[in-house]
Amino acid sequence: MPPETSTFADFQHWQAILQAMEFQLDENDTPSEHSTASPPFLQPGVYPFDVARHPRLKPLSTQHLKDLKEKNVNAEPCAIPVFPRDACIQNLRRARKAAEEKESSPQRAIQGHYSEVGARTHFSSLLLSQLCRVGISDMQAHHVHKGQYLLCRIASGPVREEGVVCFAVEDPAGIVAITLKIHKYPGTTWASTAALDVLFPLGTLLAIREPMVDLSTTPVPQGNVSVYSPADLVFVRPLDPILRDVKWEIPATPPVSRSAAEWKETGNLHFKDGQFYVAAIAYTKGLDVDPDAYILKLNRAAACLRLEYYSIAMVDAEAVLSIDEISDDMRLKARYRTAQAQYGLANYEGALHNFAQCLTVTPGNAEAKEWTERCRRRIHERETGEYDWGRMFRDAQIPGNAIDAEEFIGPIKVGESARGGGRGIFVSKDIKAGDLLLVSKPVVVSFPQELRGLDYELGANLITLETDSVCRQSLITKLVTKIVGDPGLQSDSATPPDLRQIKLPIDVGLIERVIAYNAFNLNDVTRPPCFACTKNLYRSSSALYLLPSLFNHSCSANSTWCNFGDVLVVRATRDVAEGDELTISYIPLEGSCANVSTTYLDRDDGLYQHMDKCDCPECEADRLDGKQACERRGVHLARLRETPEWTVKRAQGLVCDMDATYPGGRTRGRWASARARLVLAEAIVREAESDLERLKEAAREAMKALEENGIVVLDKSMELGSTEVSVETSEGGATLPIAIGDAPIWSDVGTCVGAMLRISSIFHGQGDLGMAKRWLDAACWCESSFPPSKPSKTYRTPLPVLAIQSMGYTLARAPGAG
Ligand SMILES: C[S@@+](CC[C@H](N)C(=O)[O-])C[C@H]1O[C@@H](n2cnc3c(N)ncnc32)[C@H](O)[C@@H]1O
Repeated sequence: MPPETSTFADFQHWQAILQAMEFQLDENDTPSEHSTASPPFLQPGVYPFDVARHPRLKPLSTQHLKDLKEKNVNAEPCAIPVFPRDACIQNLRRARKAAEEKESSPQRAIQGHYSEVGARTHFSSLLLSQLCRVGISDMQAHHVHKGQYLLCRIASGPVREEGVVCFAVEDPAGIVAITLKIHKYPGTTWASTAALDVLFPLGTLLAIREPMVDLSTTPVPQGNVSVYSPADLVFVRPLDPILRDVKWEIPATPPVSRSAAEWKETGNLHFKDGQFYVAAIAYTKGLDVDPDAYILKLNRAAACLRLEYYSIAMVDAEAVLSIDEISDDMRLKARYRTAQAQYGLANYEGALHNFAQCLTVTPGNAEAKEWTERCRRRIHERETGEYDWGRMFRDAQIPGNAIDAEEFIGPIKVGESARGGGRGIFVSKDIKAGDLLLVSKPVVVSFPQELRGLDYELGANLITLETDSVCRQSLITKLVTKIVGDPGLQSDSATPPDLRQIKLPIDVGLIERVIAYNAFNLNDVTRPPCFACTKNLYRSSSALYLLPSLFNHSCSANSTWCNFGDVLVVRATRDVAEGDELTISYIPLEGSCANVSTTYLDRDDGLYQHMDKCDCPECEADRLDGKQACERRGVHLARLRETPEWTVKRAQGLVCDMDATYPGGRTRGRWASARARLVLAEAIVREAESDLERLKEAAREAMKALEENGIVVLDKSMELGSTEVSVETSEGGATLPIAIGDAPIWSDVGTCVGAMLRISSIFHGQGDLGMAKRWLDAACWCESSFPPSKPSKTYRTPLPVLAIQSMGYTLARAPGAG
């Protein structure tokens, strides 16, 4: 592992796998669980970026990113230009006013910006009592004020500028003010100015632990205090001992006080707006005013369930449950939320008990019955590894959907890897091709559907020197937010945290590196694989997983992965012996789009941030073929993709050209050549009409394509019309015309399935339904074994629907499809 790589090991205590849950706010009183409508910011199925309306930022050039990195590393300490208090405050008030006007404008333009990832950040692990006070005039730029804290007061309304919350702060001396810039703070992504006012009200006293000062250069040089760890921002209470002997030159205007009922209203408003963190803070502030207002606790439990802060939700709901003098309705809600928190914590038995209690009170409660069923299904999945893939597939067809499924860990274990050092995943017993290895829920996930109609942020990644997609970028704040509410993810602390006073130091720099090296661009099982899409800055979804982060890479991997919504599923692509390492491919190797990786040359480009060069058998074989041959292969593949229809003559030329790019006589792993052969098979079928000999020739080319992909063809018989149809599906592959144990080293699943379907259709066309079915079975086996489950990809099959049905298959249709 390169020294700067941060992977999973850096978070020693990541254990919690949390479930997404559905709630909606009850108008009058408390948030209710009686609806499963999504909040307005997340609309599964709706794609947010309308190219015509929203200008999109382009990826930054590598040179630009290198320059940014250089500037960041080499910034020298210097004095900051100090701004008179009033000038600084006026400046930020103007920005705030502009933000409010923009919010209220119906035609507001959506803006994008880049945010640096992997730049210098800082966090303090010292207590306030271990630090000494520093004044604004004594601070320096590009400097972390170690051993010091800045005591200050919020002097202008907060505003979000380029993804950072900014406001003016003044210190007790009151002569100068400085801009406080808060990065990645929970609840601030897409927060309205009203929401920011809940988090950072005017007049609030703050202590910034070990402040880091930087200098922005536009439009005029200006010093800013940048806060990266939410714990570095200490909300100082009026009676805090650090205020003893402090005299403020300018009289204080304390934050506006509100009653508990007003805080409840404020919280409900933000809950409805999908701002669950802000809502939770508003309820907490209400509880500060009236600790007995248990409805606020119940509301906070609902907000925390939405934030996946299940332990806080549980504590709140149980606290309400323990009160004697509450109404039956409130008790029911408290029990319901306790049960949902238990479900989120994967304590399905506990949740079952509480849902059963709810059902004794309201036996007809359909939601409680549904939750009970969900608990049972999760227990079954956990115990057996059996999933309802059809249901998951259907749910995943709505883009942006979180899928309800329990985790499963197959016969695998973590061990020390020979691949670049570090750890890897190994099999703990012999496994077969197609075996289910892992089903994982994400720690955090981001879908483009979340960003509907809102300003967006791309990552200027100084670690990978790439531009990160909108969803990849949003994982950073999501992970910070998750850790804040569930410190068990980062430490072994079991105590639910106080959201108002975040105590756990968070190293945003580490989080950025963890995401850079471990996050997955989701590979949607309901859509054909497309490398261009996974690289698309606006369309690709992104997520961080626990155990899957430990898989090392191989281009000729023995496992494959894909996503049902946010759920990641890994299966073996071939038989693997106990003790062998399992690998996945970090880069898509197949697909029909232009950017698919073709040879070691472009694969190296896609992998450079992880390794100097991939040493898998495919890359080694490509290297033996030579750079020039690989370049030529890339050109032929591009030609293949770009040409819509081939004549036999031209397709034969393509096969010859492709063959010449394997000068060493390589026999396996020739997937590029296999594609050319399938093109030839299709061209022959088009020109053959009913010429039987030519059709046989096409089938033989398709079989060769399979062999070039590493598939062992057991039955090459081309004697047509000899077998009767049997509608029973082949058991265990016994009648398949291919070997299934010795699965391909490098398989291009699309080409393999396409070739098998073509062979099947040739037999079918000649009335040999028996052979047609055996090849159709083979196609189904191939398709369901290499991707995680069936049904998965969609193929344009040469077999008519009636033919497929006549062979005992039922065709699934996408909802809404014609
Ligand atoms: C997702 S992590 C995999 C787990 C990692 N080995 C660990 O110990 O945490 C990715 C990192 O593993 C290393 N790695 C993965 N596959 C590799 C390979 N084929 N050759 C060299 N290093 C590899 C690289 O450092 C890469 O950035």
